[in-house]
Amino acid sequence: MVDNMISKAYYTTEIPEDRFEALSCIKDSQKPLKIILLGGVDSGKTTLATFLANELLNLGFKVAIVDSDVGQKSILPPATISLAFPETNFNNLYEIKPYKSYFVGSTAPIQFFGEMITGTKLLCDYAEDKADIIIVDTTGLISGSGADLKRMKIEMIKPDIIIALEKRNELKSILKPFENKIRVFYLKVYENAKSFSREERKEIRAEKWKEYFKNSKIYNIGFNDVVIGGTKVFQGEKILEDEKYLLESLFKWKILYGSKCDGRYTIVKRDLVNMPRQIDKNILYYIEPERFNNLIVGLIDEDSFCIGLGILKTIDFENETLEILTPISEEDIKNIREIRFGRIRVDENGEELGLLDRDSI
Ligand SMILES: Nc1ncnc2c1ncn2[C@@H]1O[C@H](COP(=O)(O)OP(=O)(O)OP(=O)(O)O)[C@@H](O)[C@H]1O
Repeated sequence: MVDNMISKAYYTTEIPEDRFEALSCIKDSQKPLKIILLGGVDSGKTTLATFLANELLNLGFKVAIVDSDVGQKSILPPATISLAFPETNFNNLYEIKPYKSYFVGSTAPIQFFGEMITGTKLLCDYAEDKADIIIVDTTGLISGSGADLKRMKIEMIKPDIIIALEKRNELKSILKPFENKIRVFYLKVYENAKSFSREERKEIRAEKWKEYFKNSKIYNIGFNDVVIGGTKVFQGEKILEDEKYLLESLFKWKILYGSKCDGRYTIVKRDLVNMPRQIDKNILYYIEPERFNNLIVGLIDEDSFCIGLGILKTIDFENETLEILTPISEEDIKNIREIRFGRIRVDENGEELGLLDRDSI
């Protein structure tokens, strides 16, 4: 059990000496300035972001934080990338309200590199003329394809300074190609930095989901009132009645919804009988409606930013409505242009019910 369940990283004065060298360079460099923090899991990135932001605020700088650590998000909501402008000293990033967020839809970045990079870039661009210093916090995924994600982020964001928190040269191979152009600080992971088990990380996330969804209420939103994105179910055109009839008789299904896009069908159905079915899923993809229950959805505005999150309780295919639980206000509901399906299922008590494969819906 984690002592303080809501967050791992706080402002601390237990600061290793090498951090002050980076701080002094940041202070003296030309502004605006972009800084990316890199490091493995529990290497102290968020603690460092908290320290730097507070010190820089004390020096009178305007500071922006881009929290792209979807695995262990500090600024709510989870499963998004958020931009915030702390104005006064703070103890914990969790206290800060986001100014804008970009929807990722998962707590695991692995199938969402596009979202990770797009979101971080859009939010950095957004902050550029509003802050002197932008600090980008990142996930702890630094090996395997995670190294590619970090490389692409650096290529896209073009930071002025990279701060790498290392135990044993684990970031060197990612950063070596950039060393000629970008100032890189290699700092040692704080020796007493605490490690959190998978279970503890999940518990902390559960508290954040729960906190985010407290005071939520249900809205019923018509299929035609918004764009429904992030799923193949609503791509292309709805299937015709005779196609539906044919598929139902052929496969002994009750079809709740079907669409056709680029010659491929996506069907939401229930089996009427138990029988073997030989179906090429590349041509005819079929799912049960329960797959969508408790799915996290992004409520997206006309500028592609995420106004808030919802939990998709059910899809009422008969009345063509989505039943969504969300804490956002009725006023904000009016600004939703798109409901974008994520790939994690969560209930309102914060319990994560599992990740879905990107291509599964
Ligand atoms: N300088 C420090 N002084 C005291 N504690 C620290 C320091 N750096 C890190 N820690 C502790 O180590 C733990 C991990 O730090 P933190 O959450 O900042 O890491 P992270 O790299 O952001 O983790 P994640 O992998 O979740 O992104 C925390 O409990 C934090 O309080």
